[in-house]
Amino acid sequence: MGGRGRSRTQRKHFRQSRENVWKRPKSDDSTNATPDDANNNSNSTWEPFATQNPAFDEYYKVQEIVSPEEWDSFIEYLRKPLPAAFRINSSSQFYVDIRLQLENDFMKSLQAEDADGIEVDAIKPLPWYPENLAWQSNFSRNQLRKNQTLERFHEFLKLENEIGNITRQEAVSMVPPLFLDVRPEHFVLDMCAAPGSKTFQLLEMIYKLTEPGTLPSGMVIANDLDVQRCNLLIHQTKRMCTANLIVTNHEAQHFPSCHLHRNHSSDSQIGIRQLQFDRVLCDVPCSGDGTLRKAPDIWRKWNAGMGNGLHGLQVQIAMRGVALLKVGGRMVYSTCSMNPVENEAVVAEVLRRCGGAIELLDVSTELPQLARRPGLKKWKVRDKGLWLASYKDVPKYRRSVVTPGMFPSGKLHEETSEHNNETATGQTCENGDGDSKNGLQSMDDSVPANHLVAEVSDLPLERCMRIVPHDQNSGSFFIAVFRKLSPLPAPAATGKKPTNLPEKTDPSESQPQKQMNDMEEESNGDDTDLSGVRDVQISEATPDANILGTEMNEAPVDTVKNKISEENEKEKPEPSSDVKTDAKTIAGKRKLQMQGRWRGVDPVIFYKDDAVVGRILEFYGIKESFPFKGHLITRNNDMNHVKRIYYVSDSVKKVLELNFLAGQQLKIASVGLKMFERQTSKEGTSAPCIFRISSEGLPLILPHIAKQILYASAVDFKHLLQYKSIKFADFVDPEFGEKASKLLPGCCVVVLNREAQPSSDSLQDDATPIAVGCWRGRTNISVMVTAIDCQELLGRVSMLLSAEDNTSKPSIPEAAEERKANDSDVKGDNGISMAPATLD
Ligand SMILES: C[S@@+](CC[C@H](N)C(=O)[O-])C[C@H]1O[C@@H](n2cnc3c(N)ncnc32)[C@H](O)[C@@H]1O
Repeated sequence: MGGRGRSRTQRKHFRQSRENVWKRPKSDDSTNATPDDANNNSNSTWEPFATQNPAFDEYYKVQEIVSPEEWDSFIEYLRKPLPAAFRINSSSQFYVDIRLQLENDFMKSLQAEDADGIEVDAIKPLPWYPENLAWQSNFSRNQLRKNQTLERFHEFLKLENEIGNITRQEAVSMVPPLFLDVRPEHFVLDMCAAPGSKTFQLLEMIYKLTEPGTLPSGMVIANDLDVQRCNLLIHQTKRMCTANLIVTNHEAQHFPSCHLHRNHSSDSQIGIRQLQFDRVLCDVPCSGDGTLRKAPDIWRKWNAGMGNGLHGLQVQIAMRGVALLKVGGRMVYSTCSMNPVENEAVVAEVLRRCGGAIELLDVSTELPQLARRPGLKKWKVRDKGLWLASYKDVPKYRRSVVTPGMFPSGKLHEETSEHNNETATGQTCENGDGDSKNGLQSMDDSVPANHLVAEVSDLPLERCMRIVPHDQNSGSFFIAVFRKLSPLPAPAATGKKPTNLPEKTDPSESQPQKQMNDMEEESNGDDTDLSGVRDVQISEATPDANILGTEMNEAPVDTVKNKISEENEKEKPEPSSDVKTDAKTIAGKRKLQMQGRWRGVDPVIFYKDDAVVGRILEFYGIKESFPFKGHLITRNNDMNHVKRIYYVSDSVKKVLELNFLAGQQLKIASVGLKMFERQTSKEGTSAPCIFRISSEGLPLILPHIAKQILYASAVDFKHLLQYKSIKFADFVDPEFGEKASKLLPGCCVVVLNREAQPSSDSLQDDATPIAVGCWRGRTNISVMVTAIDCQELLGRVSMLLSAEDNTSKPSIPEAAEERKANDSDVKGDNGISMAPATLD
């Protein structure tokens, strides 16, 4: 399971991901570069991003984000490039091999020297991440790309990442899922999930300890508002090859609960009446200043308004998360921002709104090797050039933007003050309501921040965690862990706001289509420059939804970038050699799809064509012990033209059934594991079963099939991967060739027989069989996996076999050479290997 996907988008994603890029400055704008930068680049038309911003310095000095003594070190680290980090996918078949390769080979061969000539660890496991599964390299991505001696390592990272065996991910971004304490039976909601690095981790946790051929009883719903990022999320998680995932496309603050009426007749069939989760990850959109080392353009764009503008949305998302959390469940709230208004203020506001129904957990004993700071108990708000210590200081005209919840006490000024008539500046207001005469407070009224006495929260905010760059040479992150103790009190549960809050929104609203004006609250009258805010999305309901290309509910058919379609997914490998592709099958434009109420989204349909299902069962000899019927899904209304059949776990099946009963409230972008694909080639259509097993589905179904399966000796298995197509008579083991010729024409599976005994035709002794999907044609057996999968598998098999032989392991360069040699094969579309005509 896992780690066998193949994704071109993934490659593109990494090319596009934010790095320490250099950018040509505008000709009239040299103000961003530091004097040092200018000196170093005097002859160059290229200048680095500025890595300073006085507003940033002032803001965080006042917030006392670190002590004054640490400030220089903090800033120094913020300006350094971020070390590259990556995780090994623990559900990949080869994760132990990969870890050994890093520990025994790369760790030793990649010795690095720092500027003083002292040997430093070039790569090392992150000490706080369990089981040496996360690594950090002291090389930046640029160094990795440019330095020849690092090329081999770079190639390794690229290939394994593409296959799905490793995932590049910023070290601190790996932290929030670790505090969720996810177990295999949990139902988990990842509210703001794209591009999906944390979703991937959550899935790994669900799959931990799962035996090959079985599925965990839990599941993950990964949601994101942005359609394009949702597609990225789908491609990222496809590498995991999981049947326990649903990807949805909603505003997290309005994520549907699929609540069934009490008197609903069918609810007893499925055993759940509404969506409730054991774990919720709330990794909200934020200003992103914790990623400054990776995205230095934020230096230039940063301003205090970025965080203020996001606070309300963050509270709403977190409140929806709590509403969807089971009593006893855990929720992690996290941001990659350092700003207390996006962090502690949100946590405090959520605690207040929940009125004792949740607690902030003290997790100081968990992950003890992770260096982190306690959350702040006091902070100030900066708005329009003014420092504000409490809500009473907020000028009237800013009160729709700066809310009481942004301050440590969370109180309206009426409650706080004996100094009701005073502003923070110490001036008495003439109208007695905290404003100056005309309701406007001029910049001149501003007092230095250190003259203001900040409020101190009485909530245990020290239990929050802030990771800062100079503690362990990382990015920055904020994490808070909640546990739900009881159902939410009525106002919070029904979405009614507490009386002391001026907000207009309904934080626990469960109707997905209800038109919400809440985003306006953040933008009305706020001329804060949000252009630099990362990951901020516009509400579906606002006219600005056009920024995303089109209103989500009215996606025209050909707006490909905004469409969510699995059915339109690119064709995967066709059998090579003696089977030809049928050009007529290349899809033209498809008509607009509907998924219940959702337009422009492929439908989700339980596949119940008994004739086809029966043929599949018979052809592959699928054992009765494998839960099959009722677990198959298609994304096409036209049952005669179903291209792909997806397999869903019991848990996902339950959620889909609930969703149908509840009127398809979920807008499902992707669901299940692609198990079968229609063979569109001429020869394919004449085979007894036109559905072949997809490489993603193979690991799950392999232990459950009894027919169309062959066991190849190591040499024949390697030859298949090398040459892609071999005539029956040309196999080294003639018995294998004969057995192959006796299979029914169509899809078959070739399993590596590691016992070196040709007659051993059983999976029983092999806990992690290595297998490849093939096609039994008229004269040949042809492999049906992408070229890159062939390459990777060949390298792994070579290493494995030589290790098992107890002979010298082929070195990585040899394996790489072998891969390069194979790479010279002719490639068809989509990187599919086209086999050479004959075997030399
Ligand atoms: C910080 S990123 C999430 C990163 C992700 N958890 C990961 O680890 O890969 C925030 C995400 O929230 C999404 N987003 C923004 N507003 C949203 C909303 N109202 N509801 C759901 N998602 C939203 C953005 O599209 C973005 O992908």
